[in-house]
Amino acid sequence: MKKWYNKLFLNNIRKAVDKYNLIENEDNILVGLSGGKDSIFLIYALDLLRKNSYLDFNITGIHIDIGINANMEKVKNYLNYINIPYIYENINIKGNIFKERNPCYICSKIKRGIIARVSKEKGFNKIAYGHHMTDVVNTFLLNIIYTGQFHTFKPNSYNKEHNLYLIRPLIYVKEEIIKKVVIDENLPLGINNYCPYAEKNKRKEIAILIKNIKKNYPDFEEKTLKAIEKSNLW
Ligand SMILES: Nc1ncnc2c1ncn2[C@@H]1O[C@H](COP(=O)(O)OP(=O)(O)OP(=O)(O)O)[C@@H](O)[C@H]1O
Repeated sequence: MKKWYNKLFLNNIRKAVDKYNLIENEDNILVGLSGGKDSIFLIYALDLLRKNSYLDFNITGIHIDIGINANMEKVKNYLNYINIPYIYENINIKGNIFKERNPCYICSKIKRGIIARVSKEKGFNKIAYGHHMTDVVNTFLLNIIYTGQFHTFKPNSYNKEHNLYLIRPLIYVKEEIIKKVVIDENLPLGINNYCPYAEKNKRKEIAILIKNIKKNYPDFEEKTLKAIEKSNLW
């Protein structure tokens, strides 16, 4: 591992892990892999973390194929190369989902449900998602603007129904750092063949808003995250 990675992102992951008690020894963690940059970075970073800390835990990747990301071959081979097990589940819902009023919401709900089912069946106690600092801020603003609510996802949330913890180790890592490391380390991406909503959804709209705010206020994400932590949201 490059030494400066500690400062660039690994210490921020350690901070989240310690502060929100995300990972303990002997945890069996299922990592959701979409084929995108954030989740491949997450599994890469968790592997680095366990090799460079006192923590001893298991990680396995899972991809839910909804009929959109057809090509996960490179991701699968990479996981094999770094000795991380890979689970693939195919549920072709593409045809039906686009008829829904809110397809992104339904799609992510279905995927989360399947990941929870697989976790239970295979004995995982935690599920890790690749949400990062920019996602925390995006969800926070999205809720204010669209629903008038003070809300964003939590770094560590317990799902009572399935007796599972949902963890987000990247909450202190900014998207721009992830983009850089994915390129520098040549981490593999699944080819996203066709999602008509990938470029045209509310999240994308808020992402543009954040980008514009950052032109004048470069530490907008850090400040917003700080405000969230000072409130009673987490
Ligand atoms: N098809 C999938 N199979 C398994 N896990 C998924 C899938 N899609 C999303 N996830 C998990 O849910 C997280 C959030 O999903 P979202 O669609 O918002 O991804 P994203 O912000 O585009 O991140 P990424 O760059 O990893 O795609 C991902 O980081 C990943 O951990």
